[in-house]
Amino acid sequence: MSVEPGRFDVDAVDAVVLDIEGTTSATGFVVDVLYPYARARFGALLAARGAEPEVARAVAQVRAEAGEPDADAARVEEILGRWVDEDRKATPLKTLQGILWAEGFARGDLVSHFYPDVIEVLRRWHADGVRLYVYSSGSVAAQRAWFAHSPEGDLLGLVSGLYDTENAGPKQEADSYRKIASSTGVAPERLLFLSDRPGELDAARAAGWRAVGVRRAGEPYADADFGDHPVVADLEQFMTGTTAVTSVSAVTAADLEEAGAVLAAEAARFASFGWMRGTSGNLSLVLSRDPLRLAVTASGRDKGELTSSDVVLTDGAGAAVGPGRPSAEAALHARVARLTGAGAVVHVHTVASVVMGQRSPEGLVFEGLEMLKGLGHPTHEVSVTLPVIANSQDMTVLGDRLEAALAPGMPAVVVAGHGIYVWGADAREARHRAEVVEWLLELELARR
Ligand SMILES: CSC[C@@H](O)[C@@H](O)C(=O)COP(=O)(O)O
Ligand SMILES: [Zn+2]
Repeated sequence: MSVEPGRFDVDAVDAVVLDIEGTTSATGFVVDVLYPYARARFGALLAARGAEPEVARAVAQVRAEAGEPDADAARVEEILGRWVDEDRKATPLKTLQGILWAEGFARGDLVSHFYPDVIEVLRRWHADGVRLYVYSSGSVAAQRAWFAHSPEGDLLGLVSGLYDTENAGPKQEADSYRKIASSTGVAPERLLFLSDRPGELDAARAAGWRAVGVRRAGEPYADADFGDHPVVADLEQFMTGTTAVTSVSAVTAADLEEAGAVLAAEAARFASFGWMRGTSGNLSLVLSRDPLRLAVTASGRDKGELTSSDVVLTDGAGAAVGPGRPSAEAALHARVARLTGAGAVVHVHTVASVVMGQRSPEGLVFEGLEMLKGLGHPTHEVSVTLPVIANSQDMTVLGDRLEAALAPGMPAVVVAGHGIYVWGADAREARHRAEVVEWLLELELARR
């Protein structure tokens, strides 16, 4: 029996193996919080504890990998810093970071990050007798600290084993998955691997495992091509098979009407904000992923007065596959859903987006703002760019511009002189993000 999003059958697998960065947790947390934390402490670690066996072994590995057998502590620190900048997945770098992070977590300096859907699902799988393992490029020490110091306390009791590139091998090689299977004693076909990286899914499948991609909006691999791997937007989908993304289900008239009701309510709210004056703006929800089907608001309607039937079913190119005329911008909604894995797209004509798009055609940079956490960033100490693209009446041209402009950590694009596109996993998330992005634009407008 296959394991498909929305149809997770605990009888089909004995164990789930989890990637961390981009899958259970925000990559941004690692890059923005953990990397700088360790980097600031490499020097002190090498100076004070270079003789400890684990540190000494890692230092020897750094020298070997860098081809500099005589590198002193200062030079090793420099090499480590460069590898951090390059995001190089070097084993000794991971080991030393792991040591520092474990201590940071133990001291309470650090608390790990999990996406809001994850911990509850892991608890339910564990309660159902599904064994859970971790396979991450972060060291085993870092993984242990990560699970022991979660926002909901110590989760290590849920996990039966931890694997990294040292005890299992590289994540894109099938042999690593064979090694893990034999170490767990679980038959390959009863192991399910979850990751945000298609190359890792390929390797797991080559070893006979089941593999499902996790495509989270805003993550570095959100636009990746997952080939024929099943894909979910969050782990909750294994439990509920939400209407936002299912892999096989045919869309019924009732599904479309239900989506129409959601979109009408969202549009009424946006109209009340003054963001959908007259007939401006349009909204969509993904109803099925394979084949891609969207519910898109009907074209030319008063967006403050939509009803549940003012919605049109479209294909993955935004063309109608049922009665009615979809939004003139339906193709762009479909393109955003394909590119980002989003389950909902919001397009509104706000005054701030029109003005700021015209004033800043090169894009807008936001940093140091608590509000950025509303876009999924774990801290205000990030710098994110809101891209601006030129308007066009040709949706292919506009789609190409949007694709080229997509920026990490920013689920939105401004169309100069026109409005803004914002997306999220579902209608509520897309709305929250639209409110945050609009707030950022209004802030910028007030500043200038
Ligand atoms: C004042 S409506 C402008 C439209 O051309 C368009 O930009 C828009 O947002 C609404 O178009 P619609 O086809 O109703 O979805
Ligand atoms: Zn528009």
